[in-house]
Amino acid sequence: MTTTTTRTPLLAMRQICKRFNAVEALVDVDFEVYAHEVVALVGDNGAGKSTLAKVISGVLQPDSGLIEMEGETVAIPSPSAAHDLGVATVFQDLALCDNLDVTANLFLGREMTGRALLADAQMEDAAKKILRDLSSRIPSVRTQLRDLSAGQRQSVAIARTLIGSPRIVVLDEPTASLSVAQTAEVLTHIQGLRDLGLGVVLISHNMNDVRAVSDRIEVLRHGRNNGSFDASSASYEAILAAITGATHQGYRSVPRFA
Ligand SMILES: Nc1ncnc2c1ncn2[C@@H]1O[C@H](COP(=O)(O)OP(=O)(O)OP(=O)(O)O)[C@@H](O)[C@H]1O
Repeated sequence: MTTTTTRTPLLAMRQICKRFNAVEALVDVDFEVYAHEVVALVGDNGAGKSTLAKVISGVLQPDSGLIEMEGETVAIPSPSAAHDLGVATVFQDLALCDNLDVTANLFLGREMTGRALLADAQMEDAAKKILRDLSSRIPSVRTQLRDLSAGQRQSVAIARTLIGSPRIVVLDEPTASLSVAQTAEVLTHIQGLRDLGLGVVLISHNMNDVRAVSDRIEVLRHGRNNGSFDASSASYEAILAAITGATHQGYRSVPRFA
């Protein structure tokens, strides 16, 4: 059966430009994310991936361009504005506290109020549910962060995005420097986010990871769109050629829902 429904993207970025003095970090970049979709953002060093992620997360302001969420034009002037709009980001530093347990890290800065003990029990229950939803194998929500592996810390950082019911999760190199087993667990979490109905932006240099979990692959090169691929059908060579500049595809949106 052919799907004829046209869906509105959760996030649509149109003609985004960002310059740092002489460096054109983003030039007329278009980028879309739908619900229930993992979009990989790939490109060589300096391609503009982190800059685009920072614009989505309100850390940087674009010089020009338009951002829409579910069809409405929005401004994302700060990280807290991004949070209010339902955008959660995990940067590479993870921003977790070693001396706190998993539950406390999940709720850091967003602790439940009310009678302390009651709130504590509620947070623990909520933490367990979130980890269960993501199929996490972290043994206990009362484990201190310092006792977790790098992969488990990444799991906590991803789980933390679910506090506050986001619509879009941006992950910046979530599998960098993880073992094969830890990477597999993080990729499962990414699929878990998609299964929960979220739109996921995955920044990664690892083409195996990208092809394992992404629905769509968007290539940036020298700050410009340089290819848009359906992850299930695109060849590794074609993606690599777009990344390295062996081909210039220009922007071609993959018609997933049309
Ligand atoms: N704060 C900044 N000040 C000046 N130039 C910057 C700044 N942030 C990024 N740039 C420049 O903008 C360009 C894009 O950088 P960006 O970090 O977005 O690329 P990237 O694709 O994420 O690269 P990498 O994979 O190496 O992290 C690069 O030329 C970079 O040097």
